[in-house]
Amino acid sequence: MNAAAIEQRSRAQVAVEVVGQTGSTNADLLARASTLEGPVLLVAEHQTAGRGRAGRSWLSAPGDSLTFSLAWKFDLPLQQLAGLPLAVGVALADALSACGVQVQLKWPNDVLKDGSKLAGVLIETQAAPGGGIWAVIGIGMNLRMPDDLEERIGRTVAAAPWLARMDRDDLMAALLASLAAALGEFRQAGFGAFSARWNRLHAWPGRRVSILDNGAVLHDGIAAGVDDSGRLLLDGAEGRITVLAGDVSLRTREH
Ligand SMILES: O=C(O)CCCC[C@@H]1SC[C@@H]2NC(=O)N[C@@H]21
Repeated sequence: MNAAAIEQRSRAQVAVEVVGQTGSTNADLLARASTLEGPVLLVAEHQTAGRGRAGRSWLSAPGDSLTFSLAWKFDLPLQQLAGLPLAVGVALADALSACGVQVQLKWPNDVLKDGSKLAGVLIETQAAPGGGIWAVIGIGMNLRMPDDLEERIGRTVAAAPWLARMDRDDLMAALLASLAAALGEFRQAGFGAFSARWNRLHAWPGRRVSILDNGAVLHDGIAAGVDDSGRLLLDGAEGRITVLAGDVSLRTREH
């Protein structure tokens, strides 16, 4: 992939770097956060130690996926960044839709295609030396399906052959343009500007779900979308609750 082509085609004010191989683009940008002077996109052709949410790893084979991180500085209190992964999901969905691929969003961080995971988002933050917060927004997107990936991670995943046939620099530039626009909007208006769009893209509205923490069920209820802070609304036996954290799982049987 070509950094100059991505930078030019995106028309975003973001410095783009492409490396052949690294451990984790998130780890790399976090390590440099104290010296960054503006937004940076770091794309890796291959990651050897990709990080996922909740201490999980993100596995990808060279050429089968897009792996990249975008460092973006916010002058907002940390709690106002709670909706950021959801706003990023909306930006990815918009860019993919423009590329002819319709996706849905699973709270809080996943992009689904036909019910299986196409992309995941991992946001890690660090205080900026002069004030504010650097958010390192890491995204892994499956383009082609390696034969044994599902077996290795124990669940179904989606790929997008249509995207795999696209010019990679064009695809990366489209994703960067959409992300930069969304992050600018988030910086100005917060997640409230995204909640209606997120709810239209919600994968499981009205479905019975469980909220899991490390596999243990914390709550059960009917998923009712998100509020203006990005919290999941869950209608349970004792009324509506708002969920701040956890993994959402579709309930396949009644208890
Ligand atoms: O679904 C998840 O658990 C989030 C996965 C995020 C993976 C991406 S790949 C690029 C960036 N670098 C990392 O180490 N992780 C993120």
